[in-house]
Amino acid sequence: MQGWFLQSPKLLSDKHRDKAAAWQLQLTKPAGSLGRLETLAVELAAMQHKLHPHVQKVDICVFAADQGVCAEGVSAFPQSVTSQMIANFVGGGAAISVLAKSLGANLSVVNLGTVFESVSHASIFDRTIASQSGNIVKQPAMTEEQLQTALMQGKEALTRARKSGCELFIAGEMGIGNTTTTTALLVKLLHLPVTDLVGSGTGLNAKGVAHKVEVIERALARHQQAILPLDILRCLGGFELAALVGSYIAAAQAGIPVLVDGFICTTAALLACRVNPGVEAWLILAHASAEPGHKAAAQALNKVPLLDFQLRLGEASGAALAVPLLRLACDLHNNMATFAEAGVADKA
Ligand SMILES: O=C(O)c1ccc[n+]([C@@H]2O[C@H](COP(=O)([O-])O)[C@@H](O)[C@H]2O)c1
Ligand SMILES: Cc1cc2nc[nH]c2cc1C
Repeated sequence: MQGWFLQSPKLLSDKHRDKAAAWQLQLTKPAGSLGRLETLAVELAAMQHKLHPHVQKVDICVFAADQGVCAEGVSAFPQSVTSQMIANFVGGGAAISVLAKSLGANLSVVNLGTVFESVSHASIFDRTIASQSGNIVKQPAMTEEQLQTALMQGKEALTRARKSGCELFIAGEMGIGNTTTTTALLVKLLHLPVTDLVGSGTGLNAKGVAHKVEVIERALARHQQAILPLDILRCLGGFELAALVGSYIAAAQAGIPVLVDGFICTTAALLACRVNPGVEAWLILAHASAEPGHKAAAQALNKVPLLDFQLRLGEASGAALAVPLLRLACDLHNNMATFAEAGVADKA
């Protein structure tokens, strides 16, 4: 029996892509003059199997988990911030809380396991797998069972989003230490040197980054035998990374467009595509993270991010920032007058 994550994603509609592209040519502007706003609307039409796409109903789900590798001192912030930020997300004070409210988007958090006490709230789904993932320099991040559970939590988040009529799905993550796990994972996927991909995460100084490189090298040496994408994820990832992967695959299978956030999310998206290549067509990269490895991950996906605002926050903030662009692309596509309607002369 194949795992659910290997089932084919929904196909985009070539018919609606062609119709939407032809519609764009009728709107009162020189062909192509709205640049990527045009191609975005056309791709959304193909994804939604509609001539007139909409992304009003946006669902944002932040997957949170603690990382065992924090014991190696790889972050500028204490591990307790993971659970404290979970409370802040639902309390309304985090960047993503403000952005989601402003966008009228639904925001939920899935707690996959933190070392510190976490609050309970209607928008927090407590799905604790363990208090933290395994320390990747000493052991695999997850057991096979934990990996399957985390992947499934991603799928379940998507099922909830779908029930509320979601037209655009955004996943985010929160996990102190997860730029270390993500960098290790990306090195394995891309076969690039650690020093090309590593960054300061939440704000390490040069000494801290040098130590982080050493920790990542040790983790890579420990997990040399991991070759297949899901094995790399199990050995070097974390619960939130696995849930991200599961959610992206499930979104593609359900035919829901995905706006991908920064470094961690883009690496998870790349992994989802390595597991199930049809996922790629459903992904829109929202922004270029300031974390150096993001560029390589985006290039490996052969995608150009919409924005470059030097963000390096995570928690879905960069993806939320790009929602107005998608909405405006749809508005223009759906509401501009045609040359015939406006009595404007078309190209000679
Ligand atoms: O997504 C990004 O581009 C990004 C870049 C740097 C840091 N982060 C966030 O910062 C945390 C991980 O950073 P660190 O330094 O603790 O590994 C984690 O909660 C991420 O959401 C996120
Ligand atoms: C405060 C803080 C907020 C975050 N949000 C996502 N990652 C984060 C890391 C820190 C340290």
